[in-house]
Amino acid sequence: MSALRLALIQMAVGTNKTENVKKACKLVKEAASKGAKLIALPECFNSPYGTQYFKEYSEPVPGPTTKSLSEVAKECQVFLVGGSIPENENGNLYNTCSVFAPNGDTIAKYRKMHLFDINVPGKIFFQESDVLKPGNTFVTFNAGPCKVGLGICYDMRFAELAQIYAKEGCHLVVYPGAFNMTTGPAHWQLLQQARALDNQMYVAAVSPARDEGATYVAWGNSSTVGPWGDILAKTSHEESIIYAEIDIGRLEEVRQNIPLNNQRRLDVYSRPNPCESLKEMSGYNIDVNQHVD
Ligand SMILES: NC(=O)CC(=O)C(=O)O
Repeated sequence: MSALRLALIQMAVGTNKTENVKKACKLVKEAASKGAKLIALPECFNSPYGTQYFKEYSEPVPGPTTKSLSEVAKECQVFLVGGSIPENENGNLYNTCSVFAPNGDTIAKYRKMHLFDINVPGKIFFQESDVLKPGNTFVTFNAGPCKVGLGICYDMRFAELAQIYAKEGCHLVVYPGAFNMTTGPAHWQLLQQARALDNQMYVAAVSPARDEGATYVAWGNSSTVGPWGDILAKTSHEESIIYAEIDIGRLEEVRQNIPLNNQRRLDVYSRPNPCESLKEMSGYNIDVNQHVD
């Protein structure tokens, strides 16, 4: 069998951690009852998203939240990408995703590598690095026929991460994420399609549902994109579960039809710094920051 049914759970996250985890487990059971074999939760599903919340909601991994996820993965016999939670390791905080096998074992743990530090004046300022430390490790796991790479939210903006996973043989990258009302409408969908097209792979991004009363309002719009760049499943901003088939045969077909992997010009990609060569060519000590036609 070369296909796998993926479910993305766009859940409404509140301020009560115990209730959040309970609800996540209930929704995992619902997705499993509809035939999903790989199920993913959103970024920060047991805590509101915001630097002011991470310490208070943080816990060790393994800890109480991952214990519940392990149990529900085992009960439902599914692979479970446990969104992300604020992890506390000896006082250091990380934005961490754990993955569970159908026997309940933890088979992967990924810490957000690129922290969300941005300033769009008048719109949004966010500085995850004020409280979080970044992870430094690429993490993949196998779910049946499918090799999966992990990223979290802002990681989606970095083409290198998905490209490294594609090179390592991944068929799918899953990004638990929580874009916002400024960057969501502008970039969320485009980035997923860009990563899928660049690498001819499946990309899934799973957000919390939108809560207009939250301090950080998530964009929602969870979706799964195919290796052709096509949107296979998509929801709006309410709490919902969406399903898509991850079909390895289809991925191989796309890669055969448009064989990018055999056509890369690795012989010419290694270039000297263009500014340096410009200086050498001109023979003058030009200002490399100025525009040169
Ligand atoms: N929340 C994030 O990590 C990223 C995000 O919202 C964005 O890149 O935009």
